[in-house]
Amino acid sequence: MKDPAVNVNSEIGRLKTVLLKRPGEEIENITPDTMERLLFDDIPYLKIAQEEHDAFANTLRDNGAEVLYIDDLAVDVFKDNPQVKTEFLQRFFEEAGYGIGTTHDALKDYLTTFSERDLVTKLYAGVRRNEIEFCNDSLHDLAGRDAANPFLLDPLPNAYFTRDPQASIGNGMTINHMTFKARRPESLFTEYIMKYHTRFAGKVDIWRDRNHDTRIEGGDELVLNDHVLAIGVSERTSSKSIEGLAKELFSNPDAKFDTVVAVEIPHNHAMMHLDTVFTMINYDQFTVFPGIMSAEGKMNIYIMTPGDNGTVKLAHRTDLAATLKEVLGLPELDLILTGNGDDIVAPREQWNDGSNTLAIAPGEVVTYNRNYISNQILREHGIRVHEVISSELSRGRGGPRCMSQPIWREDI
Ligand SMILES: NC(=O)NCCC[C@H](N)C(=O)O
Repeated sequence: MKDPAVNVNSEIGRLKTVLLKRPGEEIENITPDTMERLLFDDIPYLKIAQEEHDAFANTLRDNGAEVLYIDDLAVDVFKDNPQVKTEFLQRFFEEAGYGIGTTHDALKDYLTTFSERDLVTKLYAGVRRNEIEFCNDSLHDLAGRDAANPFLLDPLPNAYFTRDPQASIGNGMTINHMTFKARRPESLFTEYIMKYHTRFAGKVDIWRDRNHDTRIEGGDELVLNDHVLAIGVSERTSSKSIEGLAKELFSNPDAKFDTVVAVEIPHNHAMMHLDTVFTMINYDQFTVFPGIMSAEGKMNIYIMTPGDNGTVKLAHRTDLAATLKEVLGLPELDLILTGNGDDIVAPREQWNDGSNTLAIAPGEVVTYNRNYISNQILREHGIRVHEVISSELSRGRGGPRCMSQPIWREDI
């Protein structure tokens, strides 16, 4: 890729550009009844969540990163391309189940009165049934729907976890078919930004688009170095997607990746992605939650490499540290246990994303301040830790890595 707009060849190279989404009105549309479906365990207090998020963004800026907001980029796209805005809306409605019909027409009429800025805010916030007055006489729109759902278009409160709808890998991206309906529209924004925003159009390889029916999310996709990826086989990412992506990367001459390490993790909400239990923070240092291993310290790991005629070779491993040494060519490494591996502290701090560290340079990370034992352990292992306030953001079950999509990292 000549003149690439994305450059992420590691988890740890100095962070130069990052994509964020400030929590917005969508958070105020989480209710006790919809919370579970919307993948929240509690309702954050928006004002404080925004203050915390601004402090997070400032920490990244103060350390040399340019911060882009995904909603600003979407506004740019829609302002510059009115037809693209119309096409996007049609896709958005179709994916919500309103490709045609009375509701489609009512939503379209309503939303086309909005400015581009207000439209993007509204698409994230959701559209309530009682916001639009129209007589719904369409069986297609009524039958089989959840009449108790107060929303015609659901809010997208998980959007502040910008890590997941896509993943930057080398000079390209995967634009992800996400697991739960509650998050799927998020990657439609990415698709349109990468296709039409002047900063990205024609400058990003798309390794895998969202028009697949197997699921993958960015929290599972870790770039260990310029030729090795680790991908979680998890609640959110299927083995089929990993195989598909490995085949694409191994056969695409523009991709330099020759090893994909598939790491099986428990399938549950507290550990929905690999990065909630495992992150890379230095050339030879990693955080890991001990709960992903058996009592004997074993787990299922598969090293995938190119085979003959477009096939993929698999090698089974059970020891995480030994596998990392093998694929990264390291003589030694330091696995730093969440909560120092304590039976009570480790799961408590993992629950609030104590393992979800964002490296902003080799050996330098951003973490939530509430995980003070894990932070102390990181420091004892020589890591420079920038703590950010975290009472409300953490209620969405994601930490600093989940809340950030690197667009550019310095090569290491
Ligand atoms: N990479 C991550 O682990 N992201 C956290 C996503 C949390 C969000 N509530 C979700 O369940 O998708």
